Amino acid sequence: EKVEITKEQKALTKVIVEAYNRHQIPQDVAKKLLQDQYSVEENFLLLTEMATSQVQVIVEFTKSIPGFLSLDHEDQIALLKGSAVEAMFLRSAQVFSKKMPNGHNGILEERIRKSGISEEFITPMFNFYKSIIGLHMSLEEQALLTAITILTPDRPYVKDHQAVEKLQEPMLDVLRKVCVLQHPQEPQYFARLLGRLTELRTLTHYHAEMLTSWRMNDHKFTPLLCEIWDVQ
Ligand SMILES: CC(C)c1onc(-c2c(Cl)cccc2Cl)c1COc1ccc2cc(-c3cccc(C(=O)O)c3)sc2c1
Repeated sequence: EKVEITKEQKALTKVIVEAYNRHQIPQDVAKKLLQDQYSVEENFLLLTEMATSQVQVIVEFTKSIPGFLSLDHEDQIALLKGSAVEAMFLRSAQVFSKKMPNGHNGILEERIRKSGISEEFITPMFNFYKSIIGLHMSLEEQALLTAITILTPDRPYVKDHQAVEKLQEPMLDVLRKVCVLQHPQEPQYFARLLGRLTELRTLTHYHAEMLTSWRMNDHKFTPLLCEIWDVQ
């Protein structure tokens, strides 16, 4: 059947894509990845700085999602805490798939592989990255999928599930249509995208264990990361 994106859906997509483009890690922060120390300690510190900057970016992006600031304030916090790691996996995956002009992706991979993360987490992490790269997502799909991940109603401590569903559903509807229009040869593309969200949940579980093992080796995080990840 002919898939039509309505005027409202076009407007919603425009708002989400503009917010996604507007909020990015500042270039001077991203450029730090290129400095030439590659010790485990140095990599951990750099990745901590990247993650801290990325959380700030995600908070600003989330505040631009129509309706988000009208949600219950405690639910706003619960959604951000529950989705931050997944949004950062999506974002760092785009860095790999975008083949950053200044060669970040090779360097970023090397720093992640040598930052004190045990092999049991590195394997699923890079399998996820490979699967995202293989999807060749458009900017609209990346932005909408990030908003959909943040607006997941069944995060821990969310009280008003319905209010979050009401924001997430229109995003899912327009993402489904965007997928059909941008990947006409792949009718299952939308389903594959949603499958990535399921994989993201398992990565969040691994990430909690990564944090524990870093802390056991007395690694310090920034106040913002401690707050969003309930550590220290
Ligand atoms: C505290 C720290 C050690 C940590 O703990 N877990 C993770 C993590 C790891 Cl390993 C993997 C996935 C998710 C998490 Cl959360 C991290 C590092 O997380 C990040 C998070 C976001 C970004 C964005 C980047 C990036 C680079 C260049 C350009 C851009 C750009 O957007 O232009 C972005 S790097 C980067 C590193």
